Amino acid sequence: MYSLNRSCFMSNTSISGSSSPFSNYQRRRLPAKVVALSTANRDQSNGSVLLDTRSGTTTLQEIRDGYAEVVDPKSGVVGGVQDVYGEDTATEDQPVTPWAVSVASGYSLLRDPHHNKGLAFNEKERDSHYLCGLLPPTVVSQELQVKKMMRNIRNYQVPLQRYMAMMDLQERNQRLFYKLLMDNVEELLPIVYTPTVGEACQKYGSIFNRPQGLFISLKEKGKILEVLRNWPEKNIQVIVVTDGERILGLGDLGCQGMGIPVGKLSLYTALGGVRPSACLPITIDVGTNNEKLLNDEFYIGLRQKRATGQEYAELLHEFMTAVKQNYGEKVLVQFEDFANHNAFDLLEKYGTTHLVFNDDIQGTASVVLAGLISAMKFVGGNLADHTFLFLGAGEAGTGIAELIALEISKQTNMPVEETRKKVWLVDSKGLIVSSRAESLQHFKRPWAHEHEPVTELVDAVNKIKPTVLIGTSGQGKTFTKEVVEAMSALNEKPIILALSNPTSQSECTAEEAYTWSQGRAIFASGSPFESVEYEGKVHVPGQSNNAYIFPGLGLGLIMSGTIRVHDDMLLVAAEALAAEVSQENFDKGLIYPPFKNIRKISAHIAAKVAAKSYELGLATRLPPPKDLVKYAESCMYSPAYRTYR
Ligand SMILES: O=C([O-])CC(=O)C(=O)O
Ligand SMILES: [Mg+2]
Repeated sequence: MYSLNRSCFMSNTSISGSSSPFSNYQRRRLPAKVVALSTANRDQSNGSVLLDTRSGTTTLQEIRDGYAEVVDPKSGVVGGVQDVYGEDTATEDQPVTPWAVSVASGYSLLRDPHHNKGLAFNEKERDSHYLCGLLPPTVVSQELQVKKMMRNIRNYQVPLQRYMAMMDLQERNQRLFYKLLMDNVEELLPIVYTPTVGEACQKYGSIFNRPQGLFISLKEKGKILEVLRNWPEKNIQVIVVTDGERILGLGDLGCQGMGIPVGKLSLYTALGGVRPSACLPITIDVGTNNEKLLNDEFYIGLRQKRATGQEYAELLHEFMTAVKQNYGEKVLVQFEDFANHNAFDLLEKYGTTHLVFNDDIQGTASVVLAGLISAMKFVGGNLADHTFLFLGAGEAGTGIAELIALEISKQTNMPVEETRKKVWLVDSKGLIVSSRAESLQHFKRPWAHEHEPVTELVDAVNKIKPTVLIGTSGQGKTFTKEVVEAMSALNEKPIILALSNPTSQSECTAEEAYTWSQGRAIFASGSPFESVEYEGKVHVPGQSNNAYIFPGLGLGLIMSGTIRVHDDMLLVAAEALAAEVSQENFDKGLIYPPFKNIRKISAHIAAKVAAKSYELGLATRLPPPKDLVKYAESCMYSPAYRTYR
């Protein structure tokens, strides 16, 4: 068999701005995505290279970001380094694949979710793309399609059915899916995201009909790079990866955690404007310790106990190495819903070599800090004047605690070792205090302050006298009436955040928080709650969910070509989000802006993150755009249909 020298090929065709080997050639917009390559010989580099044989001559096209670099064979650039697949140098006994560019048309166009428009194909398109007869006569607008889909979705009473309808739509007509989600974000977020996505993961094996994302299991050890290359898109900008061990507050769902990366990346596009083709959901399957799933005949993952220790670390290392090798330095990897021990280790291990962030530690921290900054409007003073108590000392708890301490340190110039003393955490064994230091996991140790041991949360509230109570325990119903009443006895306006997801794991409901505090609580939760009327006044709870942060943060990193995440970016993201809360929102008691303005909010977050990255010298896309907000907006994917020639 004729074999290619891949590494030679990759170094000669990698493209980066003006250093592209093709930069002297004509640059033009491609008419459509024209990628239909033989799987065997598909290009494995960042750009796809196609052979265009339409005119009988051979033309090399390099596609990147929708632009093509055309090499005119008349200029003599054939063979040699540009003879990418060896067609010109191959001899008779070296078989090559006869490639041709193909444009999706007819039946396959209708089944291609990236290009399908359903009944919205106009007469001319139906004519020129061999669609006549494949569609009924009527031609409708995208708006009418949205109206119809929303009506159909609302007809389903069960949230999981709505979820399945949305996933079907995503697989059938991607632009319509995003249009629907963006136009109805407040209604559909609880479907494609928490809480329904949690139930979807629990039942993933039963509702599964078409695979989404990339599954990398222990079986793929030693060939992860090849698996990455099986994914049809080459220019990946964001990966959300989970190993399914701690899916929301639902625990170990193994391979069925895939719903989470898929959902998060839908939000990257809908809320942050990152192109869907640049997003890659990945689940790493190292087994599961969930007996129920192991015994479930419909379970889709490896039927074995979780690999741990060296076996786990090696697989993850191979993955991280392959990601960088395949997609380069600037691909963003978002760690999602890993169990505590792995989450902290992975972040520490890869934080200095890769563009990574952990959504549960850092994204959640940033969104909560934003809520607290805006809550100061109601309670007065600065963060430094407050005392914070957490129930739950895992990723979210310690992540938020640290960002609060950093922000106070920034505001007051006090060392962070001092500002940490304003923050207390309770875990399953009670208040974290110095006498427990020896036996604590490393991420809890900075919070082991001097205090006598306290076992119960309510006693900790009475002793520590917090002004802010934050639930990150993954345990529902733990903010009991007694606890909320204790907070309300201590504070005129107790700030109570019940962050665990999905709704079933929320530390208390909105109704409980408002009722037990006699309408005085400033409340937000990780999963959404309806408004509550208490003694004639309507209270609108905010949703303190990292979905406010990661889409804008990711966009800011991508658009500036950032190579590492820095804590200061999370601080500016929080400040940018807090700055988006309007007087009108405050008047309703909200500490977060409504999700309906999320794209504008994401653009502001992205701009601040990018600005910080330029300031820190971590951005590589130079020179920086003058107006970063406008630039962020101009980078955003639009789900409007395109007209096909
Ligand atoms: O997914 C969500 O809604 C928020 C989150 O990261 C989690 O709970 O793990
Ligand atoms: Mg998460």
